[in-house]
Amino acid sequence: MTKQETLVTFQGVRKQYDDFVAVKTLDLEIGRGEFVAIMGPSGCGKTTTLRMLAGLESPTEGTITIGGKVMNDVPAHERDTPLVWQSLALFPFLNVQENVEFGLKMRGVPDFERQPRALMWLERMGLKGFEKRRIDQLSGGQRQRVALARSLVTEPEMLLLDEPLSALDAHLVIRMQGVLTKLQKELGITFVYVTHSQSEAFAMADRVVIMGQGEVAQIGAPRDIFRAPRNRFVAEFVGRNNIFTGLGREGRDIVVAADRISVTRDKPEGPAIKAEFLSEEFVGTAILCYFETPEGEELKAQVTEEQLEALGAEPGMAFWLGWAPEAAHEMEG
Ligand SMILES: Nc1ncnc2c1ncn2[C@@H]1O[C@H](COP(=O)(O)OP(=O)(O)OP(=O)(O)O)[C@@H](O)[C@H]1O
Repeated sequence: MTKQETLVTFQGVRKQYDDFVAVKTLDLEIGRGEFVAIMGPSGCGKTTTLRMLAGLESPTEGTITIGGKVMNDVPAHERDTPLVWQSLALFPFLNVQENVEFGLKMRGVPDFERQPRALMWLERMGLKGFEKRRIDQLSGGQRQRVALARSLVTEPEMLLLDEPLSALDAHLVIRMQGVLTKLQKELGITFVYVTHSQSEAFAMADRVVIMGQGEVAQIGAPRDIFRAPRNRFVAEFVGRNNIFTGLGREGRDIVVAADRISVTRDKPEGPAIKAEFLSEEFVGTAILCYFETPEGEELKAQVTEEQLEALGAEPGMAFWLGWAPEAAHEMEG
């Protein structure tokens, strides 16, 4: 990645609600124009982090800066950081166009300027012809695009998104992912995107922040996190990884991605483990096969349809699961 100008910094940020610590210590820099996804299991502090960035919560300790300015106590309405979230919060008593114009109206943009800007954004979001519709006459995907148009019409330098696609059907999610990534690249706006979905984060973001229980577990490009998870928590959360306890140097745990595992009837050269075939699952064009070691550990290998056919795998059959030493990544903890 080319060196970017820093837009946001979290320095030693902690958020406590009474005696409950929602975010322990957060150190994070976000570059201008970057698409960062914050991902982690329910309750790990993702939304709290985003709300602090939006000015809806202030940190208990530490400093948040945007564009070099300390923002800790700057309220949401004095920030240029609109938040789009799952429940959308479109106004049911306003039509589509009025919803999009709302943010401009609040900023005192005159009527004659508001209208063309709102129409331009509605067109850009593929909503031309829907201007006068009521919100309850729109589909979920259309509402989501109205919400985006409403946030983008003020041309913010950063957009915060909290699980914006979680209420949509699976096929719409994929389409909206495309809309969002394209938009983000075209506009060059910084996106900070909170999700619990690994596929969403990895498909869209330049960098992913994985949080676990109020702390950052790992920050990196999707590919790096997938291939080189720092610890067991990340490896398990990211999925399609095999964790081999104690097989690394000095008894460290190693991780090998499912698509780096070879499945054979005969023992291969190099590291391998014997396991019983359990079941298979189609994942797009590949097949994910599940195995179990005699110790009861579940292992996964990704194969092609042809490979699976050639193996003739039936539940209960034993196979060798092997990997090239360079496919193994040693974890820290
Ligand atoms: N206002 C509050 N008062 C007390 N505790 C809170 C408050 N807001 C959040 N929490 C707690 O802080 C923790 C982190 O919450 P947060 O909403 O940031 O999690 P999350 O990672 O976004 O989870 P989810 O994916 O379920 O939305 C949770 O345990 C939550 O119960």
